[in-house]
This record gives sequence, structure tokens and C-alpha cells, in this order.
Amino acid sequence: MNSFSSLNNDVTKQWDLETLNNETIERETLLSSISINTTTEQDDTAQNIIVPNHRTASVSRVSISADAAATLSFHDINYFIGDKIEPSKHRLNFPSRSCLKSQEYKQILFNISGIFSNGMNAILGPTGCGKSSLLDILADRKDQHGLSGRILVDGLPRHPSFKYIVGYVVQEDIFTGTLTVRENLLFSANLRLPKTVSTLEKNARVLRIITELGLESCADTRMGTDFLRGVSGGEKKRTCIGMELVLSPKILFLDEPTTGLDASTANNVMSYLKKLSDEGRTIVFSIHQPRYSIFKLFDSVIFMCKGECVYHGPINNIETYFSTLGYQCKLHDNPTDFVLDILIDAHRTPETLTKLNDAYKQSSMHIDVLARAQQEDNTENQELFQSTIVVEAAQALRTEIFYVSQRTLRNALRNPAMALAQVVVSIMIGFLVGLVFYDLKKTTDPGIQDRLGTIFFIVVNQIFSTVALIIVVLIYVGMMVFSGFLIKLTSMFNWLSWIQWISAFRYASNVLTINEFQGLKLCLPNQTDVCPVMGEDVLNDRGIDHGTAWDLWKNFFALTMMTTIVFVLAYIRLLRIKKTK
Ligand SMILES: Nc1ncnc2c1ncn2[C@@H]1O[C@H](COP(=O)(O)OP(=O)(O)OP(=O)(O)O)[C@@H](O)[C@H]1O
Repeated sequence: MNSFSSLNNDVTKQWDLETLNNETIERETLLSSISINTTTEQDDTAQNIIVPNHRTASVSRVSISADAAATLSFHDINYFIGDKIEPSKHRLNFPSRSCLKSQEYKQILFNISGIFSNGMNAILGPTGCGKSSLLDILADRKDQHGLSGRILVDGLPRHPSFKYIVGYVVQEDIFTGTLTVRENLLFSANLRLPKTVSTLEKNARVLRIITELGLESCADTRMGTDFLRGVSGGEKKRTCIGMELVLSPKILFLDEPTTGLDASTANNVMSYLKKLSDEGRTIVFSIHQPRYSIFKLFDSVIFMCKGECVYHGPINNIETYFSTLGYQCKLHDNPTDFVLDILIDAHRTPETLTKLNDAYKQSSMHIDVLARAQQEDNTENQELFQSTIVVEAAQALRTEIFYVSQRTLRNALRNPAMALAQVVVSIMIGFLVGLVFYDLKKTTDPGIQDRLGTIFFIVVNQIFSTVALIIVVLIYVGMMVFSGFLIKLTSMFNWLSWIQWISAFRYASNVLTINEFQGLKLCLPNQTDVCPVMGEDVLNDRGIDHGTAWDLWKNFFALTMMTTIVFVLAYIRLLRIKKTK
């Protein structure tokens, strides 16, 4: 239980919690037959951590089991965004290059210290105060550049793999709409649980999560897409939470979990989170103006304004604390609304913000937070801990490819409109090409031009049927001009002629043109027995090499090389994608 709450719990609340815990224990007993413990092996000297979906072997103090909650303490967090421009560098900037100007350098978090332990820990404040930034920093999802201060988990620094072993539920629900609730949970389990966990165990874990989150009635219902009616908003959110819970994280982060949900669904989701926290998890979330029924579920809150902390403590101390600063909460007023009104005023009035911030820094609450955070600090033992870690390999790449391909296939099969559209379009294009190509005359006119036109159409259709058209359209048009179809390459500007060597159109059309014209006799339109033009003449005229077999195969080789280079570049780009915000 969160220590803030334990300081202030009255007898009634203690009794409620005991009842709740007993219920939890009973249900745990019932579910024990399917309960899996993927706690990494530990003994006195070593800790063995399996890092889900993370290719670099790594370690962390945080186990993937939630049998004991973790304590997250943060010390003097300051966060800056943008680039600091040195005066000397600044002088080199041309005024006309304003579109390339770097982002404004500013501080968005100021000396935030605190501690989140087992329970419901909320980050509150007016819009733009830094809630999401603090949450992302604690979850290690924010760019470390510009961050100062220390974040400790159970008193030790977070390992780089921290973000892969805690749960993080983003604001927008992310799932595959054509898959069912159960399939989405299984997908997450298959991809993120270590390979040592068997399929049977994964199924059992998913079943347990479905039961825990009350999703039994919709477990085999599809999530839903823009065109397909699916499960309700609350069920979607709970499924997204479940997709994180497959890891049994000790710490679960949620970015505004109630945004977009109606009042009762929001209540429902937050009650589930409360239940999870009672079972031994540290739940940390940012939230906008919760109603009272939700607010009373919180154990600890941080109120922020303009990147500064103005309150960090238990919820039942809020009214008393702010009354000592001269603010009175009216009878029946929601304490969150009461504080947010003060903070909105402080957002506009710097003096009010200074007053609130100074008062907080001098408060016994702040001193207590610092003392407890300091107590948590166990960094002296860090070296000893890191030297005793055993590292285990992550999920195999082929397994990841298998499950992602399986999901893609299911998605295609269950999205008949999309699959049908692709098939119909392909058939229609094939039919069109067949019509154009049907019974082409073996004459010089129009036989030659019709053949070349058809080949051009086939090549253009193949190349333009790509997932990234908008970006590459300019490149394609350049390649097309230098394919040799629209204008003879020999009549091009010499200084541009190099583009022909990187034109996929040219290589593809060369293959088809050689295939079509080699050995072809082309006769006069009205005298089919007089055939003055050979296909080779057309090839010569167009400057296409065709003398040897290599003249044909070199085009295939060039296309293969181009495809390989594009794949390699795409892979490098994927590796370089920033995984922080
Ligand atoms: N990467 C970034 N680039 C530019 N500005 C940023 C960035 N991250 C945060 N900010 C700025 O920092 C401030 C705090 O942003 P943050 O998203 O943390 O606030 P918030 O309290 O979560 O807001 P909201 O409730 O509206 O989601 C805002 O002024 C925001 O514009």
C-alpha cells in the first residue's frame, strides 16, 4: 500500500482494504491453477532477467513478476527541450534560413523530486504543465538529451532495458481491429514474453488477464475498425492495459487513461487499475480533471503547474494543505477542480506560482518526500549489483517475424473489402493489358508503337503499385523520363544522362522489350509478305543491347541490386527511428 495513504488511513479504510485484499487472495487461489510465474530466476548471487522484445541482451533490477511492487523515486528532475545555440554558432545563421531554425530552447520541468510506490499515483495539472513529460521521463520514453536528475527503481538506476519491462499504455488505443480481444492479448504475449514461456503458459496467462480485467464476455469479439463494429471503448482500453499486463510489470504507466471515455467507462477502467494496484503494482498515470469517484481511488498525487511541483502527497491532505495557503475548498466541491482552479490562476499569474512553489518547498510534506526519496537511494550498492547479473537472450527474430506475419495474414483475411479491392483491381488491370495486347499486328505501323506502348504501361503499373507513393513520385517521374521510352537517351543532355543508370523503368522495360522484339519480323501494313524490319532493328534503334544472354540478364541484375539497396536503406532507417518522444 502506498505509504502516503498509510499515513492517513482511518479504521474504516483499513477494514475496506483488508476485505478487498482477502477477496483478491481468494480469487488468486481460484486462479492459481492457471497462474504462471515468469519471475526470472534469482538466487543469492545472481539475477537472471529476460528482456522481452529487445534484441540487446540487457538487465534490470525490475523483475517481470508483479509479486512485489517497485518503488520509483526521482531526484531533482530538470528537463530542457530544443537546442542551446552558442553565441558563436548563432552568428553564422543567415536570417533567411528561418525555416531551418532549431527548436526554441526552454525548460519544461523544474527540480521535480518525488516518490511513487505501490498504489495509484496520479500526475495532475492544467494543460501544458508537463504531466506527460514527467510520465515519459519516468518511463524512460523521453529523449535523454536535455534531462538532468536521477531516477531510481528500488533505489537503483534504471537499466536501458527498463522501458521494455514496465508497462506503458499510451493515450490512443493501439491494437489490431480485425483481431479479437483474446488474439490481441495473445499477440502481445507471443511477441513480448521470453521464449522460455511455453504456448500453454502464454494461453493460461492471457486467460487470467481476461478474467482479471472482466473481459470474458467479449474475449472472442473483434476489437473493431472504422468499418467494423467492435467492443466498447472501455473494453478497448482494458484490452490495451491487458496487452501490457502480459508482462506482469511491477510498474504500469498510463498516459491519460480516461481521455475519450464516458464517465462510467472511465470509472470502470480506473477501478480496474485500483484493483491491480491492490494486487501489488505501482500504477503511475497522468490524468485530466478526474471526477470525485475516480479521484478518491488515488493514493498519491503530484499537482504541477508550468513544470513545477506544487503538491506531492496523499489525497486526504489536499484541502488542509491549501487552506493553510489561504484557499478554501467549498463544501461538495471536487478537490481536483478546487486545486486545478488555483493552478490555472497560477499559470497566468507568476506571483501566485512563486508563492505556491515556495510554500511547497518549505512544507513538511516536501521535506518528508525528500527524506523518503533519499532513504530509497541505494546507488552505493549499484556496482555490486551489476557485477552479479546473468544476461539471457531475447525472443528470436524468426519468432517475431512469424507472429507479425500471422497477424498481417489474419488482418488481410478478415478485411474482405480491402482484400477484394486489391484482387479486383489486379484483375481489371490484367484485363486491360490483355485487351491492349490482344492481337497486336506484326507490322511496322502500328505494330512497333503498340508493342512499346504496352510494355511501358506494364512497367509503369508495376512500379507505381507501391506503400510509399507520395514520397517517391518525384524519383519515379525522373526515372520514367530516363527510361528511354518518352525520349531517346541519345538526344538527352549529356550531363543528365547518368540518371538512366539508376532508372528502374529502363531496366524493366529493357527486359520486356528484348523479350518481345528479339526474333520478331515486322511487315508492311498492307503487304504482310514484305517484312523489311526485324525486331533487332527496333532494339538497335532504341539503343538496347541484345547481342548476348548477359545483355538480358544484366537488367535483372541491376533491378535486384536496386531492390537490395532500397531494402538495406529502409532497414537502416528503421534502426535509426527514435524510440523516445
Ligand atoms: N518534444 C517537445 N517539443 C516541444 N515542446 C514540447 C515537447 N515536449 C513537451 N513540450 C512542451 O512542454 C510543455 C509540457 O508538455 P506536456 O505534454 O508534458 O504537458 P501536459 O501537461 O501533458 O499537457 P496536456 O495535458 O495538454 O497533454 C508544453 O508546453 C509542451 O508544448
